[in-house]
Amino acid sequence: MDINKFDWTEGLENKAIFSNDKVLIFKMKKSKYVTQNIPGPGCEMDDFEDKLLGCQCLACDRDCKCTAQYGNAYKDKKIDLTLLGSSVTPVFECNSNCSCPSQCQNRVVQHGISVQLQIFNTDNKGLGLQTLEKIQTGTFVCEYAGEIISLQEAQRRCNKQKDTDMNYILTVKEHCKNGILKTFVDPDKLGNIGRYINHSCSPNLSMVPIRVDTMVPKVCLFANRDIEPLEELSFVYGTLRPDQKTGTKCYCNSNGCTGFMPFDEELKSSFYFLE
Ligand SMILES: C[S@@+](CC[C@H](N)C(=O)[O-])C[C@H]1O[C@@H](n2cnc3c(N)ncnc32)[C@H](O)[C@@H]1O
Repeated sequence: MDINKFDWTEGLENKAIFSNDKVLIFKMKKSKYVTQNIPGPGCEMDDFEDKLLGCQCLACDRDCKCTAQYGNAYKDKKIDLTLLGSSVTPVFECNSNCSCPSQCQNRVVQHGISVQLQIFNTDNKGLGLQTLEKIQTGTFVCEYAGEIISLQEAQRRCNKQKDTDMNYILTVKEHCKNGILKTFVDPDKLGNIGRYINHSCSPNLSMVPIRVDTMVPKVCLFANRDIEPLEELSFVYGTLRPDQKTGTKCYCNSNGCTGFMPFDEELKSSFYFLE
């Protein structure tokens, strides 16, 4: 097979994603592409099946039920920069039960990928994802989507990993009234293009959990600054601890590099995200 003609999204996204000519065929993961989160072992099925109520707006304004409680997350389809990276406010987009049209300003991530992306070979982090076009600050790039699994299943999968294996399980921790809500996403075997995004201590993407039709958060990545063509896309895998002296060595090569990848004590893995 000619890898340069291989669409890594299996034709399932708005835009095909190819790799550059340096990516070797054996690097292709045997994973199945999914465009959004799917239920995996141990997940709460009600969270997937219970549909959120919709608004009755023809054009959503200040009285829209979807944004009345927490405010508008978007302006001109770009996310409010204050939500990038440090969001404490949940974001609900208008959904399939809403009366508003698909061009509603409160519908962004549900429309999928709009930027031309490419898989490439990094020097020492395996594969990575880069942009082929300029991306403006606040633009939605892609989700980090995969199987939603329970803590026990995440621990079981992490325990099975060898030290040299790449880890794809992301823990999202959202602070809410009743404590910390944890979501475990594993795109290793069933995942979208987000699985190829590497960690950086000075990233150009920020993660925001966003809900559309159900309470299962979509883990959404937005540009936190203007990004130039061919820049590698990256986000922070977890809280950076400059005093951390062990763990997986970080090769992000940025000025602010702490030397090691973030580490999740609960999973004993080097991948989590605390909001
Ligand atoms: C979600 S995957 C990212 C895509 C991966 N590079 C690939 O080839 O499929 C996470 C893994 O990539 C590698 N990785 C990501 N960021 C890294 C970094 N800054 N330094 C070293 N390794 C990194 C680690 O092996 C990590 O477990």
